[in-house]
Amino acid sequence: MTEALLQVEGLTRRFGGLVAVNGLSMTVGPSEIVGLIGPNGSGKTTALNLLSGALKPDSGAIRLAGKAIDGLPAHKIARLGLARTFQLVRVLPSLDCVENVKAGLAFRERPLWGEAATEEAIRLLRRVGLGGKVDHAASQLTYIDQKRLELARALALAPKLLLLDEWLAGLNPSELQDGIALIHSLRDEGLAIILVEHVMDAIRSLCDRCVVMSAGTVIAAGPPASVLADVEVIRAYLGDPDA
Ligand SMILES: Nc1ncnc2c1ncn2[C@@H]1O[C@H](COP(=O)(O)OP(=O)(O)OP(=O)(O)O)[C@@H](O)[C@H]1O
Repeated sequence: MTEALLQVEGLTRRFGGLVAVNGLSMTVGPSEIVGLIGPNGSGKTTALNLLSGALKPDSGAIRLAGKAIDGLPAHKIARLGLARTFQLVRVLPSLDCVENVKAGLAFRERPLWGEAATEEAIRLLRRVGLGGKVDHAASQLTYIDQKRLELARALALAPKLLLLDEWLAGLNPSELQDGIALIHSLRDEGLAIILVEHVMDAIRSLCDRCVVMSAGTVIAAGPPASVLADVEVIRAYLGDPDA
């Protein structure tokens, strides 16, 4: 059997007395989209922070393409092929779109500079639907375009695995359809994706599998149709369905 791209075993992180992530185990295969879902405060963002190196785990193991990455600093993990977007968009507001993406290209495993970086930045901006706005300042972009820009910056790292933290949140219905199509197309090009998301339509149409967390613990895992029908999952989201 080929090894999973990402293998997570028993990942645990405490904040004082609170166990925010409690023994999380999951895998992601190449070109697979895995939804990490659960009610507010269930530990999803903390899990992404542990995977990307923004936080260190108290215990557990993380392997990316066979290499142990738990405990490595975020920039090293990024260079090994793991990129992410943030719940609150992070772009460099005073720089234009090309410069924003070039800043990402300088940090990848094989950095690009000068003309080659400009060309690659423009290609990535076209890829995310910003081809007509390459010289716009990030601060002038609409909300969805800032999200597109942040995605282009993540893609600039040439990742194998992309973590999207509520990337589809706050989009109107037509923007949502565009966003879903864009994520689909990234997967079709070979990218594996972990999607932390509350938009159920997106989860149903994008995810091959879902891992459901509640209060730091995995309570269900499997294809979206079956986990979203699971009584324990419905109870975690809505309270007791018999109540
Ligand atoms: N830096 C921190 N210090 C203390 N507690 C924290 C910290 N970060 C997260 N927590 C707590 O850990 C728990 C999990 O939070 P987390 O943000 O991971 O949940 P989430 O599932 O991403 O929620 P949401 O869907 O609202 O973003 C929450 O109880 C939260 O208050």
